[in-house]
Amino acid sequence: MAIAISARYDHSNDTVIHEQILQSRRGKTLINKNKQTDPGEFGRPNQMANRVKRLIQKLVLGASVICIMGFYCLTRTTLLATQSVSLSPCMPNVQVRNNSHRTLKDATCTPKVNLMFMKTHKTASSTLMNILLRFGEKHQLKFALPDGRNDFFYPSSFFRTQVKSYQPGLCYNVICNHMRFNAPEVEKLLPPDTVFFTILRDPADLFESSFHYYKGYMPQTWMIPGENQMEEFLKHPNRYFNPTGFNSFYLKNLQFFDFGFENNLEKDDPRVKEGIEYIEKQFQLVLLSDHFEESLILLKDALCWTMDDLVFFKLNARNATSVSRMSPELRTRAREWNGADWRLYQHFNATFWARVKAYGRSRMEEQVKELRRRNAEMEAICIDGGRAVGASDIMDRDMKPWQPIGKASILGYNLRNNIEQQYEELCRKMLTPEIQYLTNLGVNLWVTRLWGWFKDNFVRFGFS
Ligand SMILES: Nc1ncnc2c1ncn2[C@@H]1O[C@H](COP(=O)(O)OS(=O)(=O)O)[C@@H](OP(=O)(O)O)[C@H]1O
Repeated sequence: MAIAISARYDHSNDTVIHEQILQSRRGKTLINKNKQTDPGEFGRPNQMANRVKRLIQKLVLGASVICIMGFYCLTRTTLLATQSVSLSPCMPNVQVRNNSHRTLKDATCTPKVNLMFMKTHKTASSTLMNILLRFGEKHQLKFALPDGRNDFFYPSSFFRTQVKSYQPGLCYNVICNHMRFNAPEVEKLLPPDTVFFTILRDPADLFESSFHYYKGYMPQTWMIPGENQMEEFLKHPNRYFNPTGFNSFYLKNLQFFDFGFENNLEKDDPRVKEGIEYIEKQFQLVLLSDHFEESLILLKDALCWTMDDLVFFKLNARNATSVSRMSPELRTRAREWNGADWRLYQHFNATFWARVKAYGRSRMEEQVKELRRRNAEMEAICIDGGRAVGASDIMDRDMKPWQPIGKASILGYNLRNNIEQQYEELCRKMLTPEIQYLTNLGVNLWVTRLWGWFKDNFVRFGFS
């Protein structure tokens, strides 16, 4: 099986040029100039000149994008200082009007609205974020949103000046975009009674997901030989892993990294234990994507929310053909390789189930059943065909999720036609992917969109 990395430039006459770097099974690198593609085209005398011209065009375009982004980064501080601010300071203890029926037990608590959701990568965090965005909109809460892109300049550490229209003294109710956690900065932004919560995933599954999704962003993985690059990597990680390589954090202890820690620690390093203790202190609730519904019930309990607040559709899931099967042995290897994350997960897996026990196992089962019933009900109301579909089958542009480089593996949904008016808005919001949702909230995602346009039109990494 070969790895093909190709750069594409679409001319007005739709000419497509591929330059493929093919790596043979034996690990030798060959440069294939696509000689067999079109003898007519390659036979022309000025073929070489044309190719050089197009290569220069591509380079100029790439350099321009980098310059624009660099310019934006350099000028951000100045831009922030001159932006007009429309937010007023938020009221502490905003009262939520909840019309839905509550049980007697719930009747005494007040819904929590000051929320810090630490959005970890590849942990069902987009599904949870969609729930939070809808809750926040419904109750007119103030979001601390990013500016220009959909994250807070990840993988840089979070600083409150990265928040859209930030001014000292302003306060916010909810923050839930990807960031590299930085507690002192987050704390200065949110009210003192803010509930901090986050979500973790078994590092074996997370590694598999991350390897697939971010492969195009990690040059060190491109030349791994063999049909199953992830398996090959896990068999000989030290042969392929470069801790100082570009975006290497996606390959090792990504969760630990997201919380602001060094990701190249081995599991027995005392800093891992310290990190776990720190997270334990900072976060009141740590959820597990592997038990997503149970997690939401615990969240509802901690935040005094209602079942109506929890309904969701699975977002950002991959099509089945993009998921690599992992043998028990490979899972063990993935957990060993991500040793710090594995310890982190084990620790919070234990606290999670202790919480479920305290909540009541049979009560939990009933609640999960009820949540699933409601989700199924919403599915029938909102989703055309009742299930997720591939990107090419999504009709409405606003419903198309962001895709990884060079592959359209992330599923999305089509809204049903003729949805009853009372459900129309809810259905649309439940199915709207993160980028479009943030745009609807007023975030100008120009950096993300520029990159998206460049990624989809000029860069194509094919992994066959
Ligand atoms: N409800 C629910 N339960 C369990 N798992 C779920 C759920 N929703 C999303 N997912 C899976 O989460 C993966 C995407 O995670 P994120 O949304 O955090 O990704 S991202 O970092 O924002 O890109 C992605 O995993 P992979 O498919 O393995 O990549 C989704 O399938």
